[in-house]
Amino acid sequence: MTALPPTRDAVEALRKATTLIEALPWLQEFHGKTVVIKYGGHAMTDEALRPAFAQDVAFLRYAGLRPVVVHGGGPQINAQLDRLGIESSFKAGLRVTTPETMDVVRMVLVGQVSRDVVGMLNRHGAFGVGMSGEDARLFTAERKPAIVDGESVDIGQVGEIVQVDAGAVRSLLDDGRIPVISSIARGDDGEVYNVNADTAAGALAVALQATKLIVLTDVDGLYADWPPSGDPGDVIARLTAAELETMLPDLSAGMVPKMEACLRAVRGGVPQAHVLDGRIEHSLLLEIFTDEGIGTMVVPA
Ligand SMILES: Nc1ncnc2c1ncn2[C@@H]1O[C@H](COP(=O)(O)OP(=O)(O)O)[C@@H](O)[C@H]1O
Ligand SMILES: CC(=O)N[C@@H](CCC(=O)OP(=O)(O)O)C(=O)O
Repeated sequence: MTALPPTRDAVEALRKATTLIEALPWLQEFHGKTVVIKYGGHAMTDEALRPAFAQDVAFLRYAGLRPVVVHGGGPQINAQLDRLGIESSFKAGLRVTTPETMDVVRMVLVGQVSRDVVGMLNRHGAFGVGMSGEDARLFTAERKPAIVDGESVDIGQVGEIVQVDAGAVRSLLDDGRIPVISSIARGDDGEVYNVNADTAAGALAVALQATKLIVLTDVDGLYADWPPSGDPGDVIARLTAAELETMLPDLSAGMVPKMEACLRAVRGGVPQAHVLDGRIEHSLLLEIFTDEGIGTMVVPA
């Protein structure tokens, strides 16, 4: 008997099966593990990419992982402030948060962005549950000044997380849900605080002792030089916590909270922290389930 040459359909089917089989060791490694995903405000502005993000997170859940989403919403807050005629202003990458601005931040993050993300996830099953960092004392924060040219500058109700009580998040995960967290915190002083979403994701990844922190943004990863020279080789694929620490003082605003969150995560016991391009469709699946991975990965040593 002579084997027939494979048809084009058979070759395509084999290619698909090979892709699935490549995922097998990663499915085994990450089964039952917690992954904290920061979904950035810029990553969510492209309408076409939003369903792909929701599919990826639902896929993780169906594959037996325990995904947690911490969402941003900077551009959405800016748009609402614009509509209300309130000026947006930032110092060292953090929003100057007056009481009036705080009301808008809370309304947009908890009332709008969280609802949108939960709605997208729930197209795939009864998974998404929104939670503000104020709920069940998830995040407790203290007022945090910005450091501008070495000087401490008051920027209002911006908080630094000093305590995380992740009990309610764990309960949701144990119940098979996908927690969707807004980066608002309570203070022991009775105030409500605006926390940068990257920082919140890093703190939560440590508290949950997640297997990975994944920060989705609008750039391929961490560039060694910024602005980049145009050479794709400039994106750093892998770096240690010590290497990142030496780079931190030279990083510019947008990347600072992301890389600080990655550093905090790996120093706090999270084995891997990643910065990925949320503009690449299914970047989450590509990072978790393929041999090459994508973006920048930070490891403890
Ligand atoms: N070294 C660097 N590598 C990559 N991006 C950088 C770097 N330094 C600054 N950036 C900027 O940081 C931005 C990401 O931060 P940000 O705009 O706050 O994103 P997000 O809304 O996803 O939180 C990138 O789009 C890029 O303009
Ligand atoms: C203190 C501070 O700056 N908080 C952020 C919270 C939202 C956020 O971090 O959103 P992105 O991830 O989309 O940037 C803000 O008010 O914009």
